[in-house]
Amino acid sequence: MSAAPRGRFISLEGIDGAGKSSHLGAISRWLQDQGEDVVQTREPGGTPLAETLRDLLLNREMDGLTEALLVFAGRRDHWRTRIAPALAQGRCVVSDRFADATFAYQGAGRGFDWSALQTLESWVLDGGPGPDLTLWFDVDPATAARRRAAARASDRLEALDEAFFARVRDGYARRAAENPQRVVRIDAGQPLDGVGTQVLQALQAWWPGRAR
Ligand SMILES: Nc1ncnc2c1ncn2[C@@H]1O[C@H](COP(=O)(O)OP(=O)(O)O)[C@@H](O)[C@H]1O
Ligand SMILES: Cc1cn([C@H]2C[C@H](O)[C@@H](COP(=O)(O)OP(=O)(O)O)O2)c(=O)[nH]c1=O
Repeated sequence: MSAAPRGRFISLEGIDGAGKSSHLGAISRWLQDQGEDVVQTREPGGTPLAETLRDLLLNREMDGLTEALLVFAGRRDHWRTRIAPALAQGRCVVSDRFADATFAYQGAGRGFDWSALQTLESWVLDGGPGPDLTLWFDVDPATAARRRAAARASDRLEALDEAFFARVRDGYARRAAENPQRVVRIDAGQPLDGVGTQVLQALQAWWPGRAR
């Protein structure tokens, strides 16, 4: 009996308040409509251990290096015990954030060394590929701040100023430029339905081209 073909891995990225979580359910439903068995998850978190580390990250003061090591520790557990086994079974994984967030927040935002993050990323993923497709919800920091203020109280990272989120946005732009075949930019400054249309178009454009 031959092994199941590797499943597909999709990540959603963007600064806090960009609107990515609002589209998670529709993305999973679209994949299910294509006949996929979908695992929906998130980072930081996704496993009991990584959720414990998430709680520390969001609520305790620490420097950028400590943040990077914590999120990669959580990602290692998430990758090894949940994502990689699901992909090996041919399931489709959709994660609200993945490694690009570390480059954007701890790299560009906090100033932690980009190439050191690339080394950590390679170790944590056993040198293998990460997401097949990343939808980058790109919006200006002022719009994202207004959305966050209307929606919820801020956690430790969300309370950082607009200059921080401008650097994080630049970090996502750098990752997109470095990975043009994987990262699709969504104009998340549009109204909700316009963003939803772009998301579906991006999925449709990518889907038939995937080699299994
Ligand atoms: N395109 C949009 N236009 C206006 N408000 C939006 C849009 N997308 C999301 N929102 C609202 O902004 C807030 C943050 O959205 P959310 O999806 O939680 O963002 P994220 O997951 O990127 O932090 C929510 O109240 C949501 O309803
Ligand atoms: C995955 C990841 C997230 N983060 C930050 C981004 C967010 O501010 C925070 C929590 O992410 P998230 O769960 O997306 O926040 P929310 O649901 O409140 O929008 O963690 C990092 O700093 N580094 C990382 O590697």
